[in-house]
Amino acid sequence: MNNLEYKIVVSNVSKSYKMYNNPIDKMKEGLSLTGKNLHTNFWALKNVDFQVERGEILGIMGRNGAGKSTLLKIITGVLRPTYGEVLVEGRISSLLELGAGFNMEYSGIENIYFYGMLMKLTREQIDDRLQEIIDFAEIGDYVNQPVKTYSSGMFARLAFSCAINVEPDILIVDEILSVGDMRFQSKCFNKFKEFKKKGVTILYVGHDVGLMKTFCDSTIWMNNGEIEMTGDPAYVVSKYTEFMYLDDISEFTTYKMFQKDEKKTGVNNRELMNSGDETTNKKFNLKNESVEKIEEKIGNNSITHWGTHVGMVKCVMLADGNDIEKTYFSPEDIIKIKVVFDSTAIENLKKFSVAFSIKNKEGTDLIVKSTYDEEIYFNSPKKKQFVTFSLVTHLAVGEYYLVIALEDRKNPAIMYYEYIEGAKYFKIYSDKKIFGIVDMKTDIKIESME
Ligand SMILES: Nc1ncnc2c1ncn2[C@@H]1O[C@H](COP(=O)(O)OP(=O)(O)OP(=O)(O)O)[C@@H](O)[C@H]1O
Repeated sequence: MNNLEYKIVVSNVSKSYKMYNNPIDKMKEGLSLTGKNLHTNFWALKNVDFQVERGEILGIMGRNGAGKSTLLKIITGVLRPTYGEVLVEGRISSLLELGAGFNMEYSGIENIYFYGMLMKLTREQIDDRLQEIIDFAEIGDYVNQPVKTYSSGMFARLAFSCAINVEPDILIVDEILSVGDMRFQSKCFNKFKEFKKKGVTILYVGHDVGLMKTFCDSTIWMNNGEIEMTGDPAYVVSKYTEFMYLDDISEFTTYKMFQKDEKKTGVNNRELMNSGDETTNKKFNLKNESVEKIEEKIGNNSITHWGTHVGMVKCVMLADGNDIEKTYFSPEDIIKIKVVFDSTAIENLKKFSVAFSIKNKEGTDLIVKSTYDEEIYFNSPKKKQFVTFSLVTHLAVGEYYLVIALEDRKNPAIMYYEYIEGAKYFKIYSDKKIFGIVDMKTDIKIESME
């Protein structure tokens, strides 16, 4: 084989992680105290072998834990394989951990230089690209502000813009769809198309089957650390979708079993299954609880949690129409989103807003509401203030998560006192097969003409 045709050659790569029963075993082994191996090996990748041609767009899909990130980390050189070899020719720019190299105290401009230097560009090369990076990110004058003051969208756009404007030979893209709004995403697609024309090799890792089919030249489906299937995207995607669908069905069957059980015993097993929290399945009356008690309920499962006043949010709760805390709903259920916060630090309450967004797994906003846009205003600062949003989502079967934001709406660009991406997670289940994103009530009439 002539490796020069390829930008990436992955030869028989395996990766094992050491697993310990407890941290003390790890320490003992590290210090050779017992002279024994106290770990077991977990093989996250097993004999993975493939090549990526110059200018090829390769999609990699697989469910959580399949080994995609491990593989990409080995390709980018962050991790070393246990066995096997990876050859990479050219400069890799990775969008995997967007903004990971950013310094939160630096301004946008300073971070552009910082990132450019990391990517081994000279100061002059960065000078040449500076305006393009700023323009692409569309963050206006914020480019002179410390990035810690950015909204998550602004931060992602700047990081994204930096990563794609360093003239990579190989671009690693992870779920591009979750960055920015539709317009920004379509700008990114155009950029990728440009890259494709220029012969940049792209690895796209994601779950978006539509994108996989339209954008990629070939697809690898990873399962349990191995390549399950590789080839034409349309074929691999259809096989993968079938596999995932069957997997969902088995989860759905479990749910149905619980449901049957509930009818017999009167015990709500779904709730028990969900939480293990002693308050579950009881009415939780936030008004009667102490701040300390409700603070325990915020948990720390968020995807990101940031803002100028982190800690204002004391509790986020998801409940049904009867105020019973839940994480499973039907499309027609009333869902109550309750947010408890301390507003004593807010000077201008008239411009203060509490907002939520329900996102799907890909991070797409599906339902967004804010008190400010609904013209609901707060009067006086309170140590324990509540907002309850009640809605029927009509969402299709699937997994969703909640974003909660406390916003400052003084300026057109929203600033965030607190932003919790992944404040809660929930599932929608239905007996009915629902295609599409939402299941709206639809009148259907059948008529015939004689
Ligand atoms: N540092 C680590 N130590 C031990 N196990 C690890 C480590 N990193 C990953 N793993 C395990 O290796 C397997 C593959 O993980 P990896 O993150 O590569 O999967 P993935 O396909 O990228 O998943 P996701 O879609 O959730 O990001 C998983 O079972 C994971 O728990």
